[in-house]
Amino acid sequence: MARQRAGRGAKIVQLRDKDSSDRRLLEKARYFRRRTTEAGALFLVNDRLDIALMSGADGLHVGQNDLPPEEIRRLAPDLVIGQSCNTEEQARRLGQQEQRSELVLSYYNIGPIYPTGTKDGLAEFIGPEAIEAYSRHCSLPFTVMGGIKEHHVEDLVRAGARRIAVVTAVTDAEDMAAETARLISRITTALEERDG
Ligand SMILES: Cc1ncc(COP(=O)(O)OP(=O)(O)O)c(N)n1
Ligand SMILES: Cc1ncsc1CCOP(=O)(O)O
Ligand SMILES: [Mg+2]
Repeated sequence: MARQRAGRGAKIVQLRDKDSSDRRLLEKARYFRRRTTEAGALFLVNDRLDIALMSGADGLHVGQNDLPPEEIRRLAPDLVIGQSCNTEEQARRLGQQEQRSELVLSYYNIGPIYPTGTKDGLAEFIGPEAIEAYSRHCSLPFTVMGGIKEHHVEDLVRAGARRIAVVTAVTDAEDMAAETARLISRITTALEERDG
């Protein structure tokens, strides 16, 4: 039950599952689609365009070594597409594409902000200072991710974040729904204090 309510209140829910069979992943995606529709949340799939399209997801998140956003956009003109930026150079490239009106993304992610055990092979964590440095290159909305826990929220918001993405902070919590609610409340308060 707690698992089923885990993301309640979140505005965006992403299905990130590297282990399930394709058939099982599609079942999960359709379940997430139903639940996010009921909750009024946006539903994104990680990595898999086929699963995003078959499940009717709102969007797809891809990393630098995943499917190219331009090709995804060609096949899916209305899909929300997000891409990870792990270096400032990657953010700079998005800015250049934006200036040439060639940017097909809907948002990008800046991270990993702090050390994370969720993904191997990522470069060194980049710290909250990177938020200002990276985001000045590209005016699209962005998320921040990587090792983020509840007590980081104020620092991240002060550093310029509005949208905070977490994995372990919620999945490791004893009560995932309560932790989601705590995070959302802390983000909302920090944004109100920053933006009035
Ligand atoms: C919102 C968000 N930001 C970053 C990622 C990471 O994507 P990627 O770099 O492709 O790594 P994997 O998640 O595929 O391991 C994400 N999934 N979501
Ligand atoms: C996949 C990925 N990409 C950048 S950070 C990250 C993992 C975030 O997970 P957690 O919130 O558990 O550190
Ligand atoms: Mg990926």
